[in-house]
Amino acid sequence: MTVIVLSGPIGAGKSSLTGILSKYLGTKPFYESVDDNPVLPLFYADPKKYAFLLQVYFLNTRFHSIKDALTQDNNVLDRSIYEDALFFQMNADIGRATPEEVDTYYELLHNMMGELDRMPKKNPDLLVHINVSYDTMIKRIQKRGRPYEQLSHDSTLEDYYKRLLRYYKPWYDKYDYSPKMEIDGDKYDFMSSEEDREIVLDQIVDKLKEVGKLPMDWDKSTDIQIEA
Ligand SMILES: Nc1ncnc2c1ncn2[C@@H]1O[C@H](COP(=O)(O)OP(=O)(O)OP(=O)(O)O)[C@@H](O)[C@H]1O
Ligand SMILES: Nc1nc(=O)c2ncn([C@H]3C[C@H](O)[C@@H](CO)O3)c2[nH]1
Repeated sequence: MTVIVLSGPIGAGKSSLTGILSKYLGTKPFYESVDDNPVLPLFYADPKKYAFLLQVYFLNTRFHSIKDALTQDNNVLDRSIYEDALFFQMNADIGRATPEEVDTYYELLHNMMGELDRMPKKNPDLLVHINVSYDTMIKRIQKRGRPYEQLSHDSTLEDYYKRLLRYYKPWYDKYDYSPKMEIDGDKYDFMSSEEDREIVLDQIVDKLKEVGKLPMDWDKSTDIQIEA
């Protein structure tokens, strides 16, 4: 079984690359609950009131996905559980959670991580992190067009998004649950450019070979068989 998780800020391209990668590798994609998430619009309308609820909602749905993913042979998840604390910490730091909510959240997270430890596969085999600049992030958020994420909807989002990018750098540097790699999301348009898509897929395949999850002689013409 091989588990690949994507990470990166809002609009970095995680869901898009999850789709591309899982199709390429012939594995199952697992997506974060967004369009069917009833708490997300509430959070963007009143972050202070809903930050804790949203966090618990995401943790719960993410946990479901991970459990589902572990029943499949190979899979790609569009966001890692390890980013959940990053979001909550940032929201707590800007006063959107009470100390009691912070304590409760971390206890719950710790408890759930303990459950993961008992699962057949504790950690992913590879984390693929998509780096984007603020400008790219905003362009992609606009392109995707969820109303509540737009700067025109709420000008304080500029600060929120810039802050999020600042939290991601140390988070990625510290991440050590699995091998990891970075994709340059500013440089490669893996959505519209076939050439860019191939470069990015090659980078991921090379890393999977390096960490022993694909045979060294594997190439595109071979049937895709991720090694157990
Ligand atoms: N490398 C890229 N080049 C050009 N457009 C991209 C790229 N990656 C993503 N996009 C576009 O940017 C938008 C956001 O992408 P996507 O939904 O995959 O981001 P995400 O990281 O999953 O976001 P979120 O964290 O909000 O779920 C989409 O419209 C997608 O088509
Ligand atoms: N507050 C908060 N905590 C999370 O754990 C979290 N995970 C994702 N999101 C938001 C970002 C995008 O708008 C949208 C899709 O990623 O959901 C989060 N927001």
